[in-house]
Amino acid sequence: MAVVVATPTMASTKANPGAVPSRRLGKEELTKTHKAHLKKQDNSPHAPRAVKQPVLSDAYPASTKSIRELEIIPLSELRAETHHRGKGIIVKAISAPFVGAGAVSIVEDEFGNADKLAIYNQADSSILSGVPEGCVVAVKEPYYKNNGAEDDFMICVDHPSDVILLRFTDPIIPESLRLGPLLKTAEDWRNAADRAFIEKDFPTSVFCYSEALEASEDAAFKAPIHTKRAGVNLILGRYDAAKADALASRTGGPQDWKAYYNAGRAAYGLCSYTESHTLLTTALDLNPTNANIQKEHARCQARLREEETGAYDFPAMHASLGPHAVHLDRGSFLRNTRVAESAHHGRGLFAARDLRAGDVVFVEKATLMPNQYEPARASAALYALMVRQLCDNPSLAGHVLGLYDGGYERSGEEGAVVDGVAVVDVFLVEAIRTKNCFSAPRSTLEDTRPSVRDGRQAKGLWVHASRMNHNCVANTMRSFVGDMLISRATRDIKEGEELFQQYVPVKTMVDVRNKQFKDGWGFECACVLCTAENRSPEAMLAKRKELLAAVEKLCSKKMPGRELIPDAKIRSVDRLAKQLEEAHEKDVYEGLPRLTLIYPCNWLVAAHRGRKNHGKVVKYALKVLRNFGFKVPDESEVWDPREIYTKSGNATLMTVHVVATLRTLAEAYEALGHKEMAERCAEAAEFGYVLVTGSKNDLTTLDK
Ligand SMILES: C[S@@+](CC[C@H](N)C(=O)[O-])C[C@H]1O[C@@H](n2cnc3c(N)ncnc32)[C@H](O)[C@@H]1O
Repeated sequence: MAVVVATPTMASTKANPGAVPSRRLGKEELTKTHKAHLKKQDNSPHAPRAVKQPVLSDAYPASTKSIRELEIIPLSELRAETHHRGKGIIVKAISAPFVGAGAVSIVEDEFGNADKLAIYNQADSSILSGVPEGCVVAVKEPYYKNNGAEDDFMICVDHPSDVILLRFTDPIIPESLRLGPLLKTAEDWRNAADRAFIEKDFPTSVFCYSEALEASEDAAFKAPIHTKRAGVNLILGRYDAAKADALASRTGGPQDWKAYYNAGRAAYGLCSYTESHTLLTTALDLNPTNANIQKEHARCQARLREEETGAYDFPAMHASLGPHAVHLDRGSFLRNTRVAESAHHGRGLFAARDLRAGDVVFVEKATLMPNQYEPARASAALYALMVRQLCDNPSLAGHVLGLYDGGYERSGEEGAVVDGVAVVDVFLVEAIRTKNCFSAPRSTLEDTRPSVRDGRQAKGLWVHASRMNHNCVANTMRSFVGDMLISRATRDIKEGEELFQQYVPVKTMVDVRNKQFKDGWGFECACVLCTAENRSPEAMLAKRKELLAAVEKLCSKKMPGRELIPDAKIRSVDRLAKQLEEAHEKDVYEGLPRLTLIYPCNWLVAAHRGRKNHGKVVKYALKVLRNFGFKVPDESEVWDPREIYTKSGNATLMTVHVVATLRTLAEAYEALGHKEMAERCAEAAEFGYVLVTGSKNDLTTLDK
């Protein structure tokens, strides 16, 4: 589904909040305008579907009551800009839906009052994503919103669980709205469902199969309908329902292999591979020669092996990526880690065994990640997917709703099933999204190519990785292959140590980066680097800012290429770099990164490289490594660059620039005739590239 972001409509100033409007549009006017809108509707199946992303400051809770507990009121009693707590409405759609950011229908109550009903955040898999004319719905605790003009109002439903499609025979439907069942017999309903299936109208097919099941008491009639509904639910990705249907279709006979097979596929869709394996094994016992079961069974075993061993064929994973292939069929390897209370905040992730620098910490398949890499659409697409999955697969709620929500006030009923649907609070979903999602390039490896740094990133949710707290000098590093997140240790880690990641590449200045953390995640970082830098007086910070700005101005914020940089300019930058170095107090920065010095030193490396001054390249490249927090010797000492990951202490900052610097060092040592040093640096660069990209890859990618 293509997604565009809709701007939330603003509350009007014209309505008298809390009052029953003195004038509102009548049925005829509403219907006429609606018909005009319907004519303009883009009905092409690939028309981009807008998403109304919630604004957290407008948050209100989802209804947790059953419609049967609420006082049913007529439309004429709705009050402007009011959440009608304790109340509900029951209305019939008297128009086709206009589908935009939501689905708007003209509805009528039992007294003949008409109004507009806008339903947002329904998944395409739900019949409520466009209520068919004639259907009767209940809206729980509705909000009545003014649309700008004095007499223009709309019932606005943000939480998907606040609206319920009522079965035609539901006794709660008032007499005058009741048509009686449109189709009389269970067979009629089944036939209608079959027809809807053939027309690929899967939500309607599920609805009609459900009516057929309700209309029959005959187990022999019902079993194949459960099988059919399981099949449709599998297509819709409603795996919880598909599994329940598949298991309900069992008759106790040898044909039950199909029930276990479908249930196994549904469990696979939920990434519950152990359960899927058990179900598929039963299917295979009942039908050992069936090739489809054998194939699914083998696939499931492969996932379990990945979960168990963490052995992945990374080159094959990279090779399988394509514009429409970003969701990789792989299991998650999480056993090196465990979730526990953190001294920093809430829960965190901890090492479950000793890890060496470079080891895989964990590999996690995205819980949810849309294939949407357009920056302007990525957030809305993830939000929409989260809502859809929580509605369609309530068993996911346990994982997703357990995540940190930034202090959102919960009712405690989110995820509970009321009136047959899971309570989904869209503001809570958005709060969780903002605090826990990651940006992911389609491939971090590809992203290290200078030629393809285009900023295209999807947003996704990896619930295990989300448990990790932030640290500017983190001991792990993440990378992506499609929707797989690979976390590797940047240094040796002891069992029981808390694992940290950088939430975003850290900004150079301590105050700037902490403002970013505060605004985005509501915390101030207390890592060794931030703690130390916060001890440095403000005047020194100001001095460092001033000097860095002077270097950036002198160099126009660019890096030298292969061109010859004039001596005078190099001397000027060198002078400023020295002053900047002096502006880093020894007692503050001992053993810590000096982020302000990285740009000037990198610039000097490039400038001297252009002049083929290899000795100077070595000198400044060592400084770059030092400024990333790595332990490097004085120029003259013999050292082993391969040990920088294991012997540099606990405050190193790993990035692709470290890899690039090690390569440049290797090249300079080679030119100076220091073969062994060149080899060691090249090896250290290769090792670093594994941390950065997640797997062993050819370093020449960095040149392309
Ligand atoms: C994705 S959650 C991390 C897991 C979280 N600790 C939990 O209990 O689920 C992100 C939130 O953790 C907190 N957090 C992360 N790193 C932190 C740190 N270094 N210091 C304090 N709070 C931190 C912030 O409140 C942030 O919004």
